[in-house]
Order: sequence, then structure tokens, then C-alpha cells
Amino acid sequence: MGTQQTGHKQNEISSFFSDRKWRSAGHVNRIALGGFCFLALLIACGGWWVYQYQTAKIKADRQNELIAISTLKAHQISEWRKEKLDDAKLLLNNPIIAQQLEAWILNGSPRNGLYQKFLSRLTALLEAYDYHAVALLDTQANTLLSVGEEWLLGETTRKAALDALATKQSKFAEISAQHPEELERIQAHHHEHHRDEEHEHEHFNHHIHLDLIIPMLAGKARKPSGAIVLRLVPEKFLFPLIESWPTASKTAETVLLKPTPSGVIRLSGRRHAEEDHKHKISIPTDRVTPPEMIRQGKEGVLEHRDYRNIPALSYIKKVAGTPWYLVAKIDREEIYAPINQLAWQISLLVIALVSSAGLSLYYWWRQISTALLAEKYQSQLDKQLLEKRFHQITRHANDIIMLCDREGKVVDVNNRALEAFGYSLEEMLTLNVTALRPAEDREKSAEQRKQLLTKRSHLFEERCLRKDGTIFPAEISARLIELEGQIYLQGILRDITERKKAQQEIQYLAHHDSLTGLPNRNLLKDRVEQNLARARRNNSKSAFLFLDFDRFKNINDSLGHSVGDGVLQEVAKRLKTCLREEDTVARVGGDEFVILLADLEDERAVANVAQKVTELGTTPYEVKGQKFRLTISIGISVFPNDGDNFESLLKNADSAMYHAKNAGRNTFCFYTEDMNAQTLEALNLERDLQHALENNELRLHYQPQLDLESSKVIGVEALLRWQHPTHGNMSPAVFIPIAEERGLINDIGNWVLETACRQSVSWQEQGLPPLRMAVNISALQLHHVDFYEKVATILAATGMNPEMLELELTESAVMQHEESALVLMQQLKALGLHLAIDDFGTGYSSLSYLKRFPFDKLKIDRSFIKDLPLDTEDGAITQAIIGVGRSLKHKVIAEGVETLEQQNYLRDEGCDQMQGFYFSRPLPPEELVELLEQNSGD
Ligand SMILES: Nc1nc2c(ncn2[C@@H]2O[C@H](COP(=O)(O)O[C@H]3[C@@H](O)[C@H](n4cnc5c(=O)[nH]c(N)nc54)O[C@@H]3COP(=O)(O)O)[C@@H](O)[C@H]2O)c(=O)[nH]1
Repeated sequence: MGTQQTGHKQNEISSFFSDRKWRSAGHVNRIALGGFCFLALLIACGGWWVYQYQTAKIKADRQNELIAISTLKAHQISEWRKEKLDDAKLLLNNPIIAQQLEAWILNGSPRNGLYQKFLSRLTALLEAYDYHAVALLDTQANTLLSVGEEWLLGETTRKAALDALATKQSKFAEISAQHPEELERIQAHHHEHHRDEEHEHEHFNHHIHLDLIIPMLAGKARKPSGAIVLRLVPEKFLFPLIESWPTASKTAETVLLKPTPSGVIRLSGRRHAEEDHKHKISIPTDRVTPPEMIRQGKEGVLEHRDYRNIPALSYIKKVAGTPWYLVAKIDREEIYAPINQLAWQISLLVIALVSSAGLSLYYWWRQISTALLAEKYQSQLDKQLLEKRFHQITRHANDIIMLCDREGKVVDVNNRALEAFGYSLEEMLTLNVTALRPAEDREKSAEQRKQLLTKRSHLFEERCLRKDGTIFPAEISARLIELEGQIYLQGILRDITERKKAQQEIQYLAHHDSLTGLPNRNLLKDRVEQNLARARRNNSKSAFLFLDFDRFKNINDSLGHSVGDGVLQEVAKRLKTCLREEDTVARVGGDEFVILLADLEDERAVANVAQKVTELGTTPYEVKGQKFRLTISIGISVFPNDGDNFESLLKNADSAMYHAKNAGRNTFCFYTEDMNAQTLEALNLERDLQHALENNELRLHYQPQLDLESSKVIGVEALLRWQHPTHGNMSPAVFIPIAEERGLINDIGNWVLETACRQSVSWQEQGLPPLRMAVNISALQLHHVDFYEKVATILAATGMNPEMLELELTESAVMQHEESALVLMQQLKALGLHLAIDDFGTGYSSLSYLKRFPFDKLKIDRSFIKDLPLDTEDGAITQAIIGVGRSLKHKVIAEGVETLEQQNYLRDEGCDQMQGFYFSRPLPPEELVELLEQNSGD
């Protein structure tokens, strides 16, 4: 069916879903990639931040370290100088030395005792403090004497000495040098040109010294008498202090610098240069360097390129109390070495993290994409399978599937369509769908197609035309579909021939009785209403005949329902034969039929039909090998006299039918107005009887049966009594037929049998003489299918001796179903029961059946007794019955014995037993016991 288009559509749908999945996978991809980039960026930023933070921290740490070391060293230098000056104060404040010196100088500085004294004192100082040299100067700063290393008073010291003498303060001269080879030249030069410091600095050598000048102040006026010069070698004390570095550093160094008017002089040596300590430094102009800062008198941290042109971080610190500046410096490379290491570590970590994240992402994506790819292939495979299946399903679907274009031209169909319409595919594809409709439906079909174009989907029923011209009904589900931009009409047609048939069947069943095929109550009502309308117009009459079989239940109970059904079917046939076409016979209930006689001119015709039907009903039946007779009672109502609608006519015919039954059955009765009340009464009685058992309104009375020879009570007959709540004591002659008619006789009969048996057993237990218990059995009860089982069960349940139980059966009951009755009676006899034939003489009284059936007793009907002994005919019958009984060796009992004469007559005629008011009426059990006690006493 539409394989290509449909397949294409399926393709689209499948690829739509698969694309969507891929698109969504791409979306996931992008998110994952974005997430990864974000993560990588985050890690990189984190790394960068850590790097920056650590860099700043390390830089600050190293800077602080520089500051701390510089400050410490500057402080130490300062302290060292202070210490030396403090030492000098001892000498400064010694007036004796000053006075002796003044006197010695005034005396011309002879090499006398004082000379020796000064010499030994200076020597003591030299040794005590490990000075390089100690000298004594006069007030003009000329050397008077010196001890220690070779002494040369440099210009720097001389100037400082003069200054100290002038200011009367101890003082350090500037660090200066003393070169042995140049000593003389310097002295000469000094004397000649008074060369300045700078010149001196240019000729620096290894003999660096630092002179401390202490003026000698004599007298109270503290007049300078000369000065002592203590020469220190900085390389020994000061420079190690400066150059040492407290931490393990490869590049850190400390340099002592001093600003001069023309620049900056480096006083101490440099760690990374093989050169003299003291050196004038050229200051670059293009950038700020430590000498430049020193020249400007500034302290602080500076990043710069050092003398090796290597980037370094320096801290410049002024040494308090001196003109010196201490520069602590470290290479930037060393500062940043741990940072760079950290940077490497962080970079490696970042690379490792990002790589592992990238790798994880890659593997994750590979997994996902593999799964998706597998799913995609699976989905393609599924799609192909689905297409194949779809093709199979549609092509071989049980429904007819058709595709046509907007104009109705057939585009594609499935196999079922070809089968259903009888065309080949080639033929079908040349047709327009209207050709598949009967000519008279084509206009409507075209209209429906137009409507569908606006509605999009539609469910409707239509007649379809086969190629061979036959027509079949179809249910069509049509809808618009779009394939590759084209609009098509898709129709799914279902052949509903069977459904239609079923509907017709249902329709038929709704109006007909399934057993007999006759119209049912619904159809009857329709017909009646139509007929009454016509009768009203024509001023004609119609009659309702309500038929009911007499004791039909007996057939069902005794012969089974299938026989009952057969009877009903047979009756239906018989009824149809005796009616006109315009009449209707319908089955309205179990065994109830109604005949509608339409358009009657004369009511007498109704009686004729009723008579005919009664005769038909009584004609013997043979169903399933069973032969039997039935009678029908008929009630008749006539329109318009007895009702003007279906319900009232039916109800009144029903009432009339009751009257026919009460009138002895097997007859018909016309409705009269007072029938309704009587019918109502009968119906009430029926209803009450239904509840008599459960309301405990039933009783048994017992009538004694006497042995005529011994005049002893030898048995009793159980007789049923109904204590009706409003009507009082009711005769079984009235209510037993109702119980039989309404199907209550079995329950009531079983109750009687069981109660009588219990009573008998009770009497036996009370010690009464053994009495046979006679129980009346209705014909319907006798022929009930489980009667035998019921009797056996009651015997077992009550413990009744079967020998003491006598069942009274009427001739007619036995004769209704002779064969089955015979079998049953033989079974009952086999149980040990006695069987009596009741009302003998009123029925067939055939000797042949008396011989066949296993009776024990004949009961002469009381109608033959009541006029004895006067009525000779009754006397003859009675004698005959007694004779038959004797010859068949059956006991004979006479009932209805009311007088002594009757009793004597019967005894004289040889009757065995009697029962009647003469001896006793039927009595309640207690009264019977009293009677028996009296009787035994007599
Ligand atoms: N299927 C059953 N039928 C029963 C049952 N109990 C009674 N019956 C039948 O009902 C009919 C009426 O019975 P009932 O009114 O009880 O009449 C019985 C006696 O009272 C009456 N009888 C007895 N002696 C006399 C008499 O001297 N004169 C007189 N006028 N009537 C008398 O006869 C009836 C007993 O008849 P029968 O059964 O034929 O012996 C009657 O046909 C009962 O059979 C029951 O439980 N089941």
C-alpha cells in the first residue's frame, strides 16, 4: 500500500527522530566542549592567579628580607662606629694625657721619658684593640710619633684631624687607602698640590683604612694639645660585616656607598667583581639606579639592572650617623626562581588537569558517540524492519486500504482491496473511487469526499460496488494525509456484511421469540397498536386470545425442558396453521401465547377460533419419543369493549384465562368486568401461598384409618391445612391446585412428606402402636425428576421405617406418564414403601393397569360411599372394587364413611379398612394421640 510514498514518509519520520537525537547529541557535545573550555580557562585563570599571588608574596618576602638584612647591617655598622667612638671618649676625657702632651709638645717633643710614655701608651692601645696603627699628632695635625704598621697620614685623615681639633670632638676620617709604593709620591704631591679627595679615590689600593681621630683636650679650658689617631682596617672588621649574607643566596650582596659632591663612591667590595673595594661609580642618566638614589639622598627599594647589567632588586639604606649608604641587592632571577619553579609546577598541574579533563571528555564523547552511532545504526535497522513490517501489514492487512488523490483517482491499494473489489492492481489504478460505489450512491460519495477535504478525517458507512456488480456494506475511516507536499485521501474500509447480518439478527431477536420464531411481546405490541389504529379508523373489532397450557410445568419437571421446548415449538406450528395471514400469534411468556385476531366482523368468529385452538392443544403430542396430552385454557378480550390499548386488552385476556382455568381448564372464557376482581383475588392467594411455608402457616392433620375386622386404628392419613392469616382455615381442595399451577407443589409436598415422617417417628418414640402413615402425592410431585431421591433422602433424614409409609397416588397421576410412573413405583416399592391408589373408581379404573402397577391398596372414592347402603349402583361399584382388590390381593379401604350403616355395609361386603367422619375427622397430632389412647382403652 503506497509503498514508496509511505516508505518515504516513514523515512522522514525515522530520520527526523534520528536527526533530532543527533542534533541533541551535538547540543550535548557543544555543552561538553564549552564546559571543558570553561573548566580549562578556570584552571588556567586559577593557575595564573596563584602564580600572581605567589609572585607578589615571594617578591614581598624577598623585599622584606632585603630591608631587614639592610636595616640590620646598617644598624650593626652604626653600632660598631658608636662603640669605637665610645672607646675614644675614654682617651678624650683623660686630662693627664692631654696636659702631658701639651707640655711635651711645648718642650719640643723630645725623645725623653714622656716620649717613651706616649710610645708605650700608644703601643698598649694598638695591642689592646688590635688597631692597624696608632699615631700622635700635634695641633697642626703633624705626626709626632706612630706605632703599628707603616704609618702615613693621608690627606683625608689630616683634614679630619684638623676638624676634630677644631671641634674638640672625636671623629672618623673617611675610609681611605694607603699604597706603599705611592706613599712617598702621595706625600710629596700632597705637600705640593693639596690634592682633593676625589683624586685620591681614583688611586685606590688595597690598603684601606679608617681612622678615628681623638683630640686631646688639656686644662679647664679644654684646649686641644694634640690628637691621637686610631687606624682601623675595614677589611678586618667592617667589610666582613657588610659583605656577609645571613641566608643562603647565590646572588645577594651588600655594598657600602658614599655620596660625594661629584658622584657616589663604593666603599666596600662587590661579590661578583674582581676589583678593589673603593671605586667611584659612574651614574647612568637613562634610568634610576641605587647610586642615583644615594646621590639624591633617598632610601628605598629599587628594581634595576646592576653593574653586571643583570636585573636585580635592591634596598638602599642610609647608615645612621655616617655619610654611608648600604645597598643590599639580590638578582631578580634568584627572587623569581621559586616563583618560576612554582609557575612550572602550576603549569604542569594545569596541563595535567586540562589534559586529563580533555582526555576524559574525549573518551566520554567517544563512548557516547559510539553508543549513538550504534543506536543510529540500530534505529536505521529498526526503521528498515519497521518499513518492511509496515509494508507487510498494510499490503496484507485484513482491512481494505486505499489511497487516492484529491479528485478521487486511486493511487494505491492493498491486496485486500483487490480481493474485495475483484479488480487487478492495474485496473484499480485506472479507477476513480466513485466507480467503486453503486450508481445511486456516487453523488453522495463525491459530496463526502469534498467534506473530507475540510474535515480531515471522517468515519461513515457506505455501500461498495464490486467489479462483478455485487454490493457490500463497508465502514470507512477516511482521513487526509500529506506526502511530499501532496494531499491524499486515505480510506480504510472494513467489509461489514457480517456485522450488518448480526445487526439484522439482533433486530430479529429483539422482535421474535428465539425458540418458536414467533413474534415476541415487543413485536406483538407494535402490531397491536397498528391494528388498533386501523380498527379505530375502520370501526372494526379485534380480539386478544391469551393461551396458557394447563400444568405445563409438569412437562418440564417430569420430561425435561427439551421436551417442554419441543411442545412449545409444536404448538407454535399448530397455531400458525389455524390463523389468517392478517392475524398474529406471539409467544409472550414461558407457556403463554397471544393471538391477535384483526379486523373482526363478528365476535362469534372468535369463539370458533378459540374452540379450534383448544382442540389443537389437546391433540396428543409426541416429542422426543414421549407421548402425552395437554390442555390449554384461553382467556379472550375484545377491542373496543374490553380495552382500548395493548396493555388493558392483554391484562383482561389474562384475567379471562384465569377464569377458564378455574372453570376446569381446557376451555376458553370471554372477559367480563367482574373477572378482574376475581383474578386479583386469585393472584393474591397465589402470592400468599408462596409465603405460607416460610411463614409457618401450614399444618398437618391426621385422619385415622380403621381395620374393619378388628375395629383397631391401623394407620392415619396426613391431610394438609393452611391457616391463612385473613381467610382462616383453607381447604387443600382450593389451594393445592393453585400450588400445582404455580409450581409450588413440590416444595409443599416435600414439606408434607417430611413432617408426616417426623411425626410418625415421634409417635413411635412416644410408644404409640405402629400406625402406617398415608401421604397424598400430587401428580406433578410424583413426576418431578428427583422425586425418588427426595423420598429416599427424607426417609434417611427422619429415620422413618419405609414399611410404615404409604403413598396415595391418584389414577390420573399414574396414567399421565405410564411408563416412567411404573419405573418410579417399582423403585419406591424396592425402598419398602406401600402404595395406595386414591379416589379409585373415578378415573380409568382399568384392570390391566392395576395388574401392571405394584399397588398395595385401593381406596374407594367417597363419592361411592356417601349414598350407601341405599344407592344400589354405588353399592355395586363398591362391591366390584372390593372384589378387584381381593382378586389382586390388594387391601381395599373406603373413605368418606360417615355412618354406622356405611361402616357395617362395608364390613359385610368384605372391605378391609375404612376412614371417615364416622370414626374421626382429620385431627391435629395431639388430639389424635388422645383419640388413640381412648381407642386402645376401649
Ligand atoms: N396432594 C395433596 N393433596 C392433599 C393433601 N392433603 C389433602 N389433600 C387433598 O385435598 C383434597 C381435600 O382434602 P381435605 O379437605 O383434607 O379432605 C379430606 C378429608 O377431610 C375428606 N374426608 C374424609 N372423611 C370424610 C367424610 O366422612 N366425609 C367428607 N365429606 N369428607 C371426608 O376427604 C379428603 C381426603 O380425601 P382423600 O385424599 O382422597 O383421601 C383431597 O383430595 C385430598 O387428597 C396433601 O397433603 N397433598
